[in-house]
Amino acid sequence: MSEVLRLEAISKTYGKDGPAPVEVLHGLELTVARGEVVALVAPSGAGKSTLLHIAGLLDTPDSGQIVLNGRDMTGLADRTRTEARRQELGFVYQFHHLLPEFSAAENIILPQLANGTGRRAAAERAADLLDRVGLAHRANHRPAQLSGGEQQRVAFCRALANAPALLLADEPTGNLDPETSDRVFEVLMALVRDTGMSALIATHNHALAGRMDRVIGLTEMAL
Ligand SMILES: Nc1ncnc2c1ncn2[C@@H]1O[C@H](COP(=O)(O)OP(=O)(O)OP(=O)(O)O)[C@@H](O)[C@H]1O
Repeated sequence: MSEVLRLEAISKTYGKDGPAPVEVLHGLELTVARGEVVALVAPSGAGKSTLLHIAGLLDTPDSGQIVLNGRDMTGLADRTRTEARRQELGFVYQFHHLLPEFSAAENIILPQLANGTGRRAAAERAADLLDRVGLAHRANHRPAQLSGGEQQRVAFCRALANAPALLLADEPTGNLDPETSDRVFEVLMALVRDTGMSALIATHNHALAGRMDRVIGLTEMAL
């Protein structure tokens, strides 16, 4: 099975040159195979967000390599990283971060237009994704008109809008009550499976983590 993501010997210390450095990652190794859904479970403060930011090309490690879809991303120019982020990665956070002045459908269409997709194809994909998460009938509603679980389902669609190779998610159902979290998580898993994509999902929820292909803890990944 080929790899979508390989992190090699990643180290990261915040405030390295200051009086109080915080070493978060030390020689971290991680791979995500094509089509694999990996749960990242670790205590608060262990470095899950740091790892997702590095894997998501939003932050750079002090040392180590990030190989995305077979391409070494280490040391590339910002513009190239931004392009790779837009084309190959999808992001979901604890809070939806949808644009409040746009409808659910428009929130899914806009990233596609930014990526060069034509308006009609983008609208068709948005409609298809909303249908998959059971929100076809809410396409024209703005985020404030939707419940928390519905907003998060739209955010999943937006993350998948450009058919990325890898979804990175940080506590994707963390702000929902336990019952809604369970249901919305099922929707996310079905969406990921149906589209055959890979995912790296950080969660504190061991029950949710157990439903993924592989569960890893941060300490297991350190050398
Ligand atoms: N910019 C920064 N400067 C200094 N320390 C930082 C910075 N960002 C994060 N840290 C520290 O790095 C450690 C890891 O943070 P990170 O946010 O990656 O943890 P986490 O596992 O995602 O935690 P949580 O589950 O609580 O969100 C923490 O101790 C945090 O205080």
